Amino acid sequence: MADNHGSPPPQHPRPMAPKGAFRDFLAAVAPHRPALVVVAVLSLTATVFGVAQPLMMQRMIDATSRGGDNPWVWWLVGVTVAEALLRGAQSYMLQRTGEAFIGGLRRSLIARLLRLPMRDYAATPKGEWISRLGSDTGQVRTIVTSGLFELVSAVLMFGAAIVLMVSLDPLLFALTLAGVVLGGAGVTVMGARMRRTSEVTQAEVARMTSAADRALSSIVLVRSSAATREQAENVAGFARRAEASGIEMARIQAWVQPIMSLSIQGAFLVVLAVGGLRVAQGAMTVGELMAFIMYLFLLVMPVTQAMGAYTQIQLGLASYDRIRRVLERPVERSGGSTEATGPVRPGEPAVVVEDVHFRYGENPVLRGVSFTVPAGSRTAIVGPSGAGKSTVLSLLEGFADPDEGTVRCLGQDLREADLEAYRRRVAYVEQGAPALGGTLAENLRIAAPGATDEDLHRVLAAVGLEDLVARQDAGLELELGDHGAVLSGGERQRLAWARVLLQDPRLLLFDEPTASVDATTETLLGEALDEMARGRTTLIVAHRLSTVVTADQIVVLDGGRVLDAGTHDELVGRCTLYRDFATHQLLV
Ligand SMILES: Nc1ncnc2c1ncn2[C@@H]1O[C@H](COP(=O)(O)OP(=O)(O)OP(=O)(O)O)[C@@H](O)[C@H]1O
Repeated sequence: MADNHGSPPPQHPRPMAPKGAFRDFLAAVAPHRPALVVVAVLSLTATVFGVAQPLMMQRMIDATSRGGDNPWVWWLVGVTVAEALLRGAQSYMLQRTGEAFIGGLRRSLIARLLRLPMRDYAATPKGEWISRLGSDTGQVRTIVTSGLFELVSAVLMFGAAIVLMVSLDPLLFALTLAGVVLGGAGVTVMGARMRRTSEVTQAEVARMTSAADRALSSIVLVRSSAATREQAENVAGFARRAEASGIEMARIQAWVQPIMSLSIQGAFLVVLAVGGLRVAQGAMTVGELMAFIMYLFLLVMPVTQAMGAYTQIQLGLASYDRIRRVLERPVERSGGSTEATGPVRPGEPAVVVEDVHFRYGENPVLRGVSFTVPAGSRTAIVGPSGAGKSTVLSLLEGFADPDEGTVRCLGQDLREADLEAYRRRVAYVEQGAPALGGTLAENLRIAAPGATDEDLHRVLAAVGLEDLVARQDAGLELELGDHGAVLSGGERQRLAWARVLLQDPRLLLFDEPTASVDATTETLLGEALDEMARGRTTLIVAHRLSTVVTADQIVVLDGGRVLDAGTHDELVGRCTLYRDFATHQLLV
C-alpha cells in the first residue's frame, strides 16, 4: 500500500557528497585542528615504524645468517611495541576528538532544532529532525574517527611500500605491480557497484524506518481503521527491498573476495618463485626477499582500507551537508524589548489586534481581523471550524507574525518584543492539551521550575486532580507515558490548567479549554477559571458556548473576518450566526 499519511519520505543518504561539503566540513572541524595535528603526528610516526619493520626484519635475517651479534632483534621488538603503543594513543586521541566534534555539533543542532520558527515544525515530519541528530551525526563521526585518517594512512603506507619495494628489487616490483593492478582494477569495478548497492540498501532501510515511525505514531488510527495488515505490508515491502539489495551486495562481495585473493596469492607466488630464483642467483639476500614479501602485504592492505574509508567519507559528508542545512536555517527571532511586558492597568487595552491579515502559504486565513481586550477582562472567540480562531491565538503567542496589521499584547508590539520574556507572562493551553512524556512533576514544572511539591499539590487540588496523585504509589513521580498516554483526555486538560495556575501569567490564552471534560468537571474548571482569571486578561477559543456566555466580550469570527463582537445578550439579539450557535446548544 502506498504511503497514506501524505508526509514526504525522509531524505536518504546521497550517492556522493555535494560539492563544497568537504570544505565546509574542514571549516567546522578547524577548532579541533591542534588535536588532529597530534593525531597526525602519532599516525605518521606509527606508519614510519610500521614500514621500518620489514627492513629491520631483513637486517635481522641477514645478520643471523652471517652469525655473531644480532642487535636487530631488539630493534625489531622495540619498533613493533612502539608502533602498537602509538596506534593505541592515536586511536584514543582520535576517538576523543571525534566525540568532542560530534558533541559540539549535536549541541548546536539541538539549540537550533528547538528554536526554529513554528511553521517549520508543521512543514517537516519530526522523524526528519530526529535523524539529523541521531544517524547523521553518527555518520559524520566516522569521517573523523576512521574515514579521514584511514585514507591518509593508507595512502602513506601504499607510497612507502612502493618506494621501499623498488629500492629492494625493481624487477620483482614490476612483476608484483602487474598482479596488483589487475586485481585492483577488478576490485575498483566491483567497488563502484558495491557502493551503489549499499546506497540502495540504506535508502530502503531509511524508508522502512520512516514508514514504521508513521504507523507506530498513529497506531490508534491504524488499528481503528483496520489498516494494520496494509501498514505492516507497507513496512515489510521496504524491508523486502532492503533484503534484496543486501543479497545483491553479498553476490558482488562473492566476486570481490576471489578476485582479491587470487591477485594477492598470484603476486605472492610470483614473488616467491622469481624471488627464490634471484636469491639462488645471489641477486638478493633471503632477508631482502622476506622484507619484500612483507611490503607486498603492506601494499595490498591499504587498497581495501582506502576504498572503505572513501565510501565512509562520502556518506559522512552527505550527512554533514544535511546537518549544515539545518544549522543554517534561521531561528525564531530572539532578543528585543522586554520593558513593556509588565502588568497593564485594569481597563487599559491588554490585547490589541489591528487589521491583521495572515496567510498559510497562498491560503489567506485572517483577512483584516481587529479587536481589543481590556486588561483584566475575559474575551471569547467563537466561530465555525476553520474560521481562524486558533490562528489568532498563535499570533498572540508570537508563533508567527501577521502579514499585515499589528498585534499588541501587554503594552508591546509583538514584532519588537523579546518573545521568551513575553511568553513567561502568558499562559497558552493548546487544543487537546497534550502532555509531555515524563513524570507528573516534570509536566507541571515545565513552566515553573522553582515550584515546590506543596505548590504542585495545591494546583492539582484546584483542578480536581489530587485523586490521581493519591491513587498512585508514585505520587508526583507518576510516569505519564508517551504524550501523557496514561491520562484521560479530561485529565490531560486539567493538568494543563494546573500548569497555568503555577505559572502566574498576566495573559491567559485557551484553545478549547473544556473540550474533553464532563459537565461536572466543566463546572469545577469554570470555578478554577474564574479564580485564575481574576485580575488577569483572558482569551478563550471555544465551541461550547456554555463556557463563554459569561465573557465580557465575545468575538464572532467567520471566514477570517470579525463578523461581530459584543456580550452574549447583545449577540443573540443581533448576530444571526451567533444566535444559530446558541440555539443549537440550547442556550436561547
Ligand atoms: N500550519 C498550517 N498550515 C497550513 N494551513 C493551516 C495551518 N494551520 C491551520 N491552517 C488552515 O487555516 C485555517 C484556519 O485554521 P484554524 O486552526 O485557525 O481554525 P479554527 O477556527 O481554530 O478551527 P477549529 O475550530 O476547527 O479548530 C484552516 O483552513 C486550516 O486548514
